[in-house]
Amino acid sequence: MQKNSNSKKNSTHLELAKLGKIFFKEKKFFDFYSKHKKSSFEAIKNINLKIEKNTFVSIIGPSGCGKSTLLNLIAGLQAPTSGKIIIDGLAIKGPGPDRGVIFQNYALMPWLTTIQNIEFALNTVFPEKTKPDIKERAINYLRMVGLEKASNKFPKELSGGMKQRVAIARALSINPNMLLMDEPFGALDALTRSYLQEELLSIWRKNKVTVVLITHSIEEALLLSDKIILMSSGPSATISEEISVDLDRPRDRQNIEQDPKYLKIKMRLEKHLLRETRAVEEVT
Ligand SMILES: Nc1ncnc2c1ncn2[C@@H]1O[C@H](COP(=O)(O)OP(=O)(O)OP(=O)(O)O)[C@@H](O)[C@H]1O
Repeated sequence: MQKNSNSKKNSTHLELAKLGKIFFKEKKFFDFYSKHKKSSFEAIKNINLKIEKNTFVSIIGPSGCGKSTLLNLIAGLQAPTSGKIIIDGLAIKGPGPDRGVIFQNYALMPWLTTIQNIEFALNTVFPEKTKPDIKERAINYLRMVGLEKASNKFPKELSGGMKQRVAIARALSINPNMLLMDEPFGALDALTRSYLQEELLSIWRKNKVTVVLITHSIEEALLLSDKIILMSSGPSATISEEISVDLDRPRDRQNIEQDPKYLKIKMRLEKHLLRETRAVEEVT
């Protein structure tokens, strides 16, 4: 049996230090005479976290607590209001090819074919590469997710699962060392979801990437992760707990639920989510 991936880890890949994000809203015309010109909403506050290289981390928390905000900050798509995001020892200042991002809604360009979607990303990240090199690389990644034959199809001709496989191929093709995934399988049926979970695990094992996955599914987090980060309810959400998932790999989805260690963590996660979701309901 393969050992838990702890053996692959060697140093901190991602560090979040006192990270916070406040959204400022411009006041509308009818608010003109009010005292303050802007209102604000503190989504996340004082997030501190260290993630080792090649770790598979999931982030779980009540709906609307700030998970996507956190992922967007790590991706460099939004700027933090306070604190730092440090990758391999350096504070990031924006997006970079070291991070591949995958969203729930695939984010493919509808006017480009499957292969052109991947080529577009490759041309942006590797402008020095020749056209044939880019094409070959794009085909290799499509082959990796079993979609070589769909290379000339447009996104509208693909199923949800196929679109998400293209998004995964595109994110991996730029050779990132971190994959940031925001509910990537949330819109898929159960069978496609479990198929893509297996595919993601195999890609993670082969490519040695650090994965940060946002999920609403406790079962998904337990099946895939080395570590689960629990977020508190917002506003001003923060990290409540970090749980190590010390279960052997590969994990068998049929039998894992019999494992007392699995059941113990599952119960802890359920309790947390219930408590934090109630806290949201009491505020609203
Ligand atoms: N651009 C923005 N301007 C103002 N408020 C925002 C903005 N983006 C997010 N928020 C608010 O920040 C909070 C966190 O949102 P976010 O989407 O990060 O939560 P989430 O945990 O990912 O939600 P879900 O679980 O429903 O996907 C929410 O209250 C949301 O309304």
